[in-house]
Amino acid sequence: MKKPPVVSFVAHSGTGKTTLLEQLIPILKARGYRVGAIKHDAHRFEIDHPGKDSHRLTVAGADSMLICSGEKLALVRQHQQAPTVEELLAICGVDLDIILTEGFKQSSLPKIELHRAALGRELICRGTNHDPALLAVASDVPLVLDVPLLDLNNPAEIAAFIEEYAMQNSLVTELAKKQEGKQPLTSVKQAFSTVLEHGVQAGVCCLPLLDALGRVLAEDQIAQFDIPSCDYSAMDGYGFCHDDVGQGALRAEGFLPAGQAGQETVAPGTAIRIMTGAPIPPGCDTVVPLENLQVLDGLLQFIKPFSVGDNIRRAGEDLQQGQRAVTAGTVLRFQEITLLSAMNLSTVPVYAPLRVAILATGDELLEPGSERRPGMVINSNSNALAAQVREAGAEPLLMGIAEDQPEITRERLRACLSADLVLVTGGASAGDHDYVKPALLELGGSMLFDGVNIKPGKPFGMGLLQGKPVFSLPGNPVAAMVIFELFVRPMLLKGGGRQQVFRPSVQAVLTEPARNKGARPHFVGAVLNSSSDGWEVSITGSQSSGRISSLTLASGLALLAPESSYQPGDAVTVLVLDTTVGMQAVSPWD
Ligand SMILES: Nc1nc2c(c(=O)[nH]1)N[C@H]1C(S)=C(S)[C@@H](COP(=O)(O)OP(=O)(O)OC[C@H]3O[C@@H](n4cnc5c(N)ncnc54)[C@H](O)[C@@H]3O)O[C@H]1N2
Ligand code: MOO
Repeated sequence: MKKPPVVSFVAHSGTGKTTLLEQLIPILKARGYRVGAIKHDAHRFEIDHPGKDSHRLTVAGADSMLICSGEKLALVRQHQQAPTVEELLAICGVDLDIILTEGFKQSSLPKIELHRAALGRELICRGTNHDPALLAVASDVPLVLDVPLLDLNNPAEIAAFIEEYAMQNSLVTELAKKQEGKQPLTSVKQAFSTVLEHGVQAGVCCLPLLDALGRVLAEDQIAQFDIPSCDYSAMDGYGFCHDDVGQGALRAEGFLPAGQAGQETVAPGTAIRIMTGAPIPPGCDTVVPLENLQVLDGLLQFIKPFSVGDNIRRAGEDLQQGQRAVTAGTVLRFQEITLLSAMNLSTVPVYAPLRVAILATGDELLEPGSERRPGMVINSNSNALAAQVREAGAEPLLMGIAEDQPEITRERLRACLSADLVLVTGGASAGDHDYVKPALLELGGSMLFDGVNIKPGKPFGMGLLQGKPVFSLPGNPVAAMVIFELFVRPMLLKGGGRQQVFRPSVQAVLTEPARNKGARPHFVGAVLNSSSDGWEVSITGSQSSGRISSLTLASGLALLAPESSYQPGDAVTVLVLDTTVGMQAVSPWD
């Protein structure tokens, strides 16, 4: 049966819970929702009035008395022990879109706490206590909180918050159906475009030029002046006007070193001794190097022929004023650092690295370097993902290991929200301890997709929590790394300002038979080799998604189509992980 989302209103008495609920219910009803209400009463209440037939049946000792008309029904059930919240929800929650409850402070129900400053009381769910199920606080004064703050006197705003929460949480039911195998898996293409659509954009910071090496330029850099800024001599030699040659020997007169702007004109019939890098003075249009002439009795004698304009480097031959020197999105290499320096810049705007929280989940996990214990598994995923994050130019924040408990998972997930986006591994599938996606929903987040038609990594899901992307990656190490490569990496590169977000891919010919019996596209670890006929590829042995070596040995990921058999010589697409593959590092001097 469909379980409607529940929001419980908690507050100290006198805050006005019932009055607010009275205002919220008609607003939600007007928006077309079927609304349930459950009130917790700490005292004895009476609802069945003496004299009525129903009361006579109750007094006669009926354990349950249900009265029903064409419009409504009422159940009066006697009990020794109060039912649990879950039982109450099950009784109330038939055919409803949302249930609002009043009270149940101690329960794990998602809550909105009401706070009225005039009562002078502390919050119930924050301060001394920290209730992880708190969704928001509605108050009549500003408060600094880790959850949204709503206006206690604005029922429309509170209703809108509940509506959003209810819409997101109808996914709980979809999640359950999916786990029963009733929902189709999201296609790789659809999942990819959802990931890119919800990616986060990095901020911009200014860094000293050298620190910007390897970072992504955030704004086009335009030359503010010509480089070089004037014509200058490319040789140590003599400069003169070419038209004067042949009118009698040129007389050596004057000296112009680099670093001095030539103010004086080179007089007709004379040549100035000029050094490499010195600006060409007026009256000079040609430079002949020292070794190509002789100076005898102060007169020049040329040894080799020359042409007008020889050995003069022109203003703006590198960059002209107004020209775009480096484009935004460029990863700065030493070449760009050099050009930007020549442009007289000392700092440049680059994208600040996106901060990526990485949380591993699982009772069986131990951090690398721990004393080993039977049945325990070393947490390799956190470092794997951190390395991949760093390689994508972002900053990993290692958030440790969360034990398999719903409250702990929620709490640790919430702590991850200090980052720009969150990667969680493990607990993504259908197991009894798979709490990640439910935790996201219980914290008020929403799932964008859950389960992708891909191998490895079928349980991969993505959600939003407080507007931040949360990736639920499978626990199997290979699945986690492959999903990062295919989905998270391009998103990080795009958010980090890169123009190219994909790995290169090649068509390669298989050197061995291969098969994908399953119905999902399978990405397998592949070894690429270049041959005279093009690329060849073999597969890195067993592709169990727990076998890390299948990727350690790989220089690429080959795609095997669903339900396909391949023979040696058949071509497959291979994503190139190691871009040096097929290149030979040899001495250029041999
Ligand atoms: N009944 C079903 N069972 C499973 C399904 C399914 O559809 N129905 N999917 C399988 C697939 S595919 C995968 S992948 C895994 C993913 O499961 P979880 O994401 O819930 O991961 P866990 O169960 O927590 O762990 C799986 C495996 O990986 C090891 N692990 C977990 N975290 C780490 C880590 N940080 N470092 C190293 N190794 C880790 C863990 O010990 C398990 O061996 O589910 C299948 N099951
Ligand atoms: O596809 Mo799972 O991702 O088998 O390991």
